[in-house]
Amino acid sequence: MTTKISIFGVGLIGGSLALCFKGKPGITVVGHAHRPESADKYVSRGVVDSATLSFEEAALDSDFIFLCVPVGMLEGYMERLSRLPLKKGCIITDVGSTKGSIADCAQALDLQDVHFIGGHPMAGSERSGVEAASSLLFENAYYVLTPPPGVSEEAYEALKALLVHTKAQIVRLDPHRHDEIVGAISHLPHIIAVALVNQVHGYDSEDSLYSTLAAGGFRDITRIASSEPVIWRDILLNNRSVMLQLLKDWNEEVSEFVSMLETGDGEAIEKAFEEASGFRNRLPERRKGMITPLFDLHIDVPDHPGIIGRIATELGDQGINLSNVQIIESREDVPGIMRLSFRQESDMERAKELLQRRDYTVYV
Ligand SMILES: NC(=O)c1ccc[n+]([C@@H]2O[C@H](COP(=O)([O-])OP(=O)(O)OC[C@H]3O[C@@H](n4cnc5c(N)ncnc54)[C@H](O)[C@@H]3O)[C@@H](O)[C@H]2O)c1
Ligand SMILES: O=C(O)C(=O)C[C@]1(C(=O)O)C=C[C@@H](O)C=C1
Repeated sequence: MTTKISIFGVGLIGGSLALCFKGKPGITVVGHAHRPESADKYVSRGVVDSATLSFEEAALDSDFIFLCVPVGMLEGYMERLSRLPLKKGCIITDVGSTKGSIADCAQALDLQDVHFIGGHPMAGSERSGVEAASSLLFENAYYVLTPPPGVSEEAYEALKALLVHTKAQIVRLDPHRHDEIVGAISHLPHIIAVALVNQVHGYDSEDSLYSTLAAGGFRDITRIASSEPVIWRDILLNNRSVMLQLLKDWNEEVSEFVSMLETGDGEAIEKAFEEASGFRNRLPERRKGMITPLFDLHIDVPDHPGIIGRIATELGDQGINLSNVQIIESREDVPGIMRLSFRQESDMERAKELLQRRDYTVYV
């Protein structure tokens, strides 16, 4: 029996999901397009098995429906689906960057014999469209699912089982809590990046010296300012109340810097940087397939100076490329744990063998 997966909106996220599912045993992926040239493109690029312009044809007989259109269109799609005779047991999910309003909408529609479980893969890019899709996009990323209260656990487990193909890690969350958290760690940074770029653009004079000299700092913090405007218009308007509170808090952060500078309070400036780097350095390592594929080894190491240098030299002598080294735990009375990260799995395997031969205790 074939599992039919329908993707509405085969862009960056929908296309990446399609690539994760297509070609897997017993799965057929259908893309819904709203323009004939898009339908041809999805098929010719090999992203879907077939594409259709018909909403009904895409939805009927589907086992899983993924809504991957801009957030502002999700509720309309849900209402349209709720009026169709969908396959009994069909699981509808979405990938929208906000989760509260679509969850409320699905709840109000009181769907019969089909299930809605909101979703949001915490991976993406400033690029958009099917051209930017990649089967590696979600690898090692978190993928939030926001099942409604009373959801069929069987349906939830079925969706989780399907999402194994994305190689993402599933996190279950309340939809409104999701919007508060993601507002702070994703939506606010996008506003700040755009405001900063527009501020600097305003200063850029005829000789373009501001843009010419813009180096690592400006580029690092502003990559996401190039994100798709319609996608972000919808996200920010949809998460409006959360964003307004976050921007008030942001204004307070900015005001604190204003007063530190007005009073020449160097100590407070240092403290602000120290606090920030402390929190940032403790962020869990991201092991994202498309951008930074990392394979980690952990080893117990005795706590004495020079250990990092010695291990790095041993690996280097064998031509093993090490990407990152970190001491996770180091106290006088217990051995430390060292994390070694590699870009190539083969490098990790060779390092494991070498270190085991040197009697280190190694964990993958
Ligand atoms: N970009 C990211 O980093 C990211 C990450 C996670 C989730 N999301 C969410 O994923 C969803 C899709 O975003 P994306 O980044 O893939 O965008 P995208 O622009 O790459 O893809 C959007 C898709 O929606 C379709 N679409 C746009 N307007 C349409 C219309 N009027 N009628 C029918 N179809 C239309 C497009 O054809 C395209 O297939 C959004 O809800 C977004 O919030 C985005
Ligand atoms: O990496 C990026 O470019 C992203 O913007 C990805 C990002 C994020 O803010 O982290 C953007 C929107 C999402 O809904 C999830 C992830």
